Amino acid sequence: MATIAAARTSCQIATWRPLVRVEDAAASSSSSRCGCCCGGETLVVPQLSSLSSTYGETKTALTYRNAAAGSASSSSWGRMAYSRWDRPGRGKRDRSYGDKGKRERSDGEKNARCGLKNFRHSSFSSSSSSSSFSSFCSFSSSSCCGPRETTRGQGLNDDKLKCGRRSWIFQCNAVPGGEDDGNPELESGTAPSSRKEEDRRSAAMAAATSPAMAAAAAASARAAKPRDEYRKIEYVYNPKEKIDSFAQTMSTFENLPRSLTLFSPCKVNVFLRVTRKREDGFHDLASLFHVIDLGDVIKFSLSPSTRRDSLTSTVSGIPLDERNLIIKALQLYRKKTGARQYFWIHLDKKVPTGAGLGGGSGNAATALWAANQMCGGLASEKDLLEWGAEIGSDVPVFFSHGAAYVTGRGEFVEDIPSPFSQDTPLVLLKPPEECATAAVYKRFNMAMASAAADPEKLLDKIRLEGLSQDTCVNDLEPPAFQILPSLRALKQRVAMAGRGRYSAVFMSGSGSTIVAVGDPDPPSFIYDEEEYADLFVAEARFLVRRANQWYAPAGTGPGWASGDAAAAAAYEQRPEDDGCRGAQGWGEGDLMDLRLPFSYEA
Ligand SMILES: C[C@](O)(CO)[C@H](O)COP(=O)(O)OP(=O)(O)OC[C@H]1O[C@@H](n2ccc(N)nc2=O)[C@H](O)[C@@H]1O
Ligand SMILES: Nc1ncnc2c1ncn2[C@@H]1O[C@H](COP(=O)(O)OP(=O)(O)OP(=O)(O)O)[C@@H](O)[C@H]1O
Repeated sequence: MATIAAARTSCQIATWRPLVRVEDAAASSSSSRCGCCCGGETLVVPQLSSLSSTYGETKTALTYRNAAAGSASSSSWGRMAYSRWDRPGRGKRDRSYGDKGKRERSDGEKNARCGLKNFRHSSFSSSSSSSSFSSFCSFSSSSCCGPRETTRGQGLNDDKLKCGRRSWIFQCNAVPGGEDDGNPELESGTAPSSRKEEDRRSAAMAAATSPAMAAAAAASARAAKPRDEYRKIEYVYNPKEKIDSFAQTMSTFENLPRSLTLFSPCKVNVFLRVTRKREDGFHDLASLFHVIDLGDVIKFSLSPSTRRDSLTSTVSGIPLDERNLIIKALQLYRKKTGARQYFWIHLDKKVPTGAGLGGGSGNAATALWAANQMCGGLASEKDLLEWGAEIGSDVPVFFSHGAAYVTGRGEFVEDIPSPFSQDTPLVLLKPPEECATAAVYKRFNMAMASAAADPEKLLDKIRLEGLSQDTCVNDLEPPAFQILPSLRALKQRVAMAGRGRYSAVFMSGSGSTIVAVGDPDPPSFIYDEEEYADLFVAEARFLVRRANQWYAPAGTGPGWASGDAAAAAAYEQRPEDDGCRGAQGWGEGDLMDLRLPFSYEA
């Protein structure tokens, strides 16, 4: 049975029509003899008719956005469709996709055989390299000879397109139903003449977040190019496959979020043993990691860009370009999955950098998770964990469920039940000075390692007896304290002053954060002494996540705790909400720009 798909139909940004359900293709499809010269059989696909009849028109427009531009189905589409732009009076610009397209290009004379010589159009295309749409289609269920227009027919021919085969002509009109005030991106007469032009119009689309702006953008697009200069036509050789894939696309992606706001936690290393220096310069570790509920908030939104992600942040001092671990993660996700979706990202930074808390690594892991959510789950969590190791040693651990015994460089993550109560209070103290991870490792030598502390025994002891000072061993403390002697003093003073209050005081990762466990408040000298006036002080708790959900800080209620969509919705409703829609925000009035899971590159 063909997949049942919900599709939105619309032709205008400002006045979206309601959803239309495209019903089972296979059950009701029928075939009829083609009335054209070749007498071939033409498949009539009823759901297209029903779509049409919904509006009492022979043409109905569908435009759709797919969050995961670039998913696996792209290749099959590429093989099925051939398209190009012709510019009347200015020569032709052909684009073919896949082998089939190439073969078809020079095959014009076959048109005569299937009667397509009477099919007139001056130009046609699927979306080609359009950045923000893939198809804007009028369906005509007339016959394989297509809509009632005539064509010079170049590019139409393929064995499969002969009328004797079950073939389908799928006409894409830029202006659905001939209406005039459509989406500027989709109007006829606005074929992308260059990438620059496309980008300009993508920007116009992106800017068109209100009906008024949309109308202005449409007017500007109309002014920029004469109308009816172009038509877009797409040929689909296997209608059932096409409809099914379309239906599948819609089914899969209708529930995907267009924006997602996620909590991006950090971690502490409850103990950290360095077991060996490796040939590649890295060090093997054996460490009990635990995710904690100090974290950043990152908002991811689908971007119409086909070239880059855009990152903004509440703090200065971290790179916002390709050096940022969020951008690295999104690039890696696209590379691994073939997805072509780009993002707008806003990072609300709370975790200090250079703190040994893996804040940047947590951001990277969160970005991988978000991309996967917004692109239709193309990767498993195991994939994400493995890919995370390519970004940084601390990234994989965030794909545990919160507590993990980690070995190797950080890539072997043994997910373990948290040995701690989630109510255990922690206080984090970080001086303004950062500890550069590479510098700390560089200064480390094996003579500094606490050889007596077998990591597995440490883990067992913690599991049996809970945290104690003697189990919180960190082999990176000596080199970090060499680099930052005041850190040693801080740790000692906290341990002394907190005797009886804290069950353990230790440095996390490569520093410079000192963690005290057992009380949410720092010792009073931290507040009393001028020396510590600039200290970062934060209360935290151990944090775990549920299966198939991302981390949500404890105490934030069912919003964060019940999953990404609800979390995002809760976050969206904050007073300082910037007006963007939350996850799954497919509300009326949304810009309906549903992209297919692929995009064509010129
Ligand atoms: C100190 C820890 O935070 C403990 O969790 C991590 O080991 C550091 O992880 P990270 O910040 O993700 O570090 P990466 O970005 O992978 O590496 C930064 C640099 O630290 C050194 N490095 C890092 C990890 C490791 N296991 N051995 C190392 O020697 C390498 O010189 C590397 O070039
Ligand atoms: N998204 C990001 N957030 C924070 N820092 C980032 C990010 N992307 C890149 N960086 C760079 O990475 C450096 C280390 O940042 P991070 O917060 O991961 O430090 P850390 O706490 O020492 O991490 P780790 O415990 O993994 O060593 C920063 O100085 C910053 O320049």
